[in-house]
Amino acid sequence: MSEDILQRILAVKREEITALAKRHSRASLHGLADEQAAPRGFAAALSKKAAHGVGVIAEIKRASPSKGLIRADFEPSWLAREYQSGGAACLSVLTDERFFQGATVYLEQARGACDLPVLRKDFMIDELQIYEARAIGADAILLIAAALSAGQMGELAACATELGMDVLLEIHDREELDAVLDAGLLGRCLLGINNRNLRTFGTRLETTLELLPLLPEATDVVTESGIGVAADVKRMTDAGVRRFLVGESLMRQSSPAAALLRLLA
Ligand SMILES: O=P(O)(O)OC[C@@H](O)[C@@H](O)c1c[nH]c2ccccc12
Repeated sequence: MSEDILQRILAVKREEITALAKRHSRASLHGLADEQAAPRGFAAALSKKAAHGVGVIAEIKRASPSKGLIRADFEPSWLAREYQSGGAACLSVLTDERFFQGATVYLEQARGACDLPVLRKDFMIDELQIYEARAIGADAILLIAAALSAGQMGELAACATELGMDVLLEIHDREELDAVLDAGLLGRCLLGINNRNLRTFGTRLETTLELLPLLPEATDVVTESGIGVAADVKRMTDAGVRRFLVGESLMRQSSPAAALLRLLA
């Protein structure tokens, strides 16, 4: 994602939030969020798998701005069951429509088809989106440091936590790490390190490996993007990283369950 595309996405998000605010008041969305059954415990499920090996957040992603359509035959409930039987700890579902061909209903379908906790993967910049996430059943949300000030990250993380959701806070460089550390957010969130370069779209697993020594000990790191084969997983576990977010390499296989089992072998 180039900086420009991130800015374009955020402009669309602002329009979507305006439209969302016309459909629902803050109080009514909060009410819908409160009506949901309790969240499934995203970070706990991930840690449980990581304690015995490797915890994978398997992603349901139909398309992306850099790759276009990733999977034509796309059925979120089937994919969720595949991922669960392949040993995923949690799911991530893209809900952005314009750039990733996602939908909120895909999250509802995926979550309804399995027992796994589900992260809403979207570009969250407003509390309304966080209420909406809980109202559709999300157990966790993503916050992207490149899209937010430290103050916004703190406010949105607090809002999610208050609703019982876990937060995956994503960084991709040292400046963003410093912002997250300065804001005192590390103890309260999972830390995602995105291996994708926002300018070139390329992925480099060294992004995670290079940032690791700068983290406080015992940080729960999730390495994100560009994990394709078992050797990538091995490289990360050798460095002490036991949590993974994997999308494209699983979505491209006819059996995502078999692909996940191979990745974990
Ligand atoms: O498909 P990959 O390379 O396995 O990556 C998954 C995930 O990390 C990626 O989809 C992602 C990471 N951060 C994001 C932020 C927005 C949209 C998408 C993403």
